Amino acid sequence: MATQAELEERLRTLGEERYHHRHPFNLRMHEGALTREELRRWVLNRFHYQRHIPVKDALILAKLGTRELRRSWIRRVHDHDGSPDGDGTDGGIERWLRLGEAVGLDRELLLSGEGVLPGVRLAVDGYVNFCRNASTLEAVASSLTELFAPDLMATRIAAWERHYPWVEREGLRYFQVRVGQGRRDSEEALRLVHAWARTPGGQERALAAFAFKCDLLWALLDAVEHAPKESPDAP
Ligand SMILES: O=C(O)c1cc(C(=O)O)c2c(n1)C(=O)C(=O)c1cc(C(=O)O)[nH]c1-2
Repeated sequence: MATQAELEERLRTLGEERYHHRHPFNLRMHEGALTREELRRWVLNRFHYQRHIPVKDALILAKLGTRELRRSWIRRVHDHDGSPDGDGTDGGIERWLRLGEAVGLDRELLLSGEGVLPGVRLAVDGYVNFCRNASTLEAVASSLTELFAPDLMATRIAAWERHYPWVEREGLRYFQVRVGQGRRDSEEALRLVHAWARTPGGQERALAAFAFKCDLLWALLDAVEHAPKESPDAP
């Protein structure tokens, strides 16, 4: 069986190769090469992913066998939906709706689900159903892509500030807040995977779940990248 350090090394190597920071759409985003229409399409379609994150986390929550684990994991639902004592405006979903407004999309449009691409629906369904049906270890391991998300978000914030000055700055708040949350969440998930993957088979299943999630994020961006153009003349 691999040591914890070896398992982490394999996860990081796999992510280096397969995480969506290498996807051509993200590379074009970082170079400033996306049109307004493409950036808006990404924001609208990624909202479909965002709004399902607390759903998949609630499915994972239901699998956790102790109150300590549930008390910790439930924080992820609140991070997106807003704290239980508030009205939801302090949550990630609200910040993403503001990101939508910052790129010129009405929140009603995002909330309606109109314009979400079939491939994106399929990828998001795939993630939710994976977390519903897989073992607790695999469901938690699939969230480990977040080991890579904070660095990607830092690159994204810098790229948007530099190349897309037409986006209202307030919109970047989602990513600014998420960098810290993603670091904390991925560290927690890694600790759990190390604690639960105590056989070679368990370690392989954790790696496979992580690879599946990398592929799913890649497929989501493929759908966004190859979507039919709505208005060829748009700037
Ligand atoms: O913008 C991104 O590139 C990105 C990637 C990921 C990821 O790696 O799954 C997440 C997020 N963002 C994100 O905002 C988020 O809340 C999130 C939750 C999770 C998860 O699997 O539990 N991944 C991600």
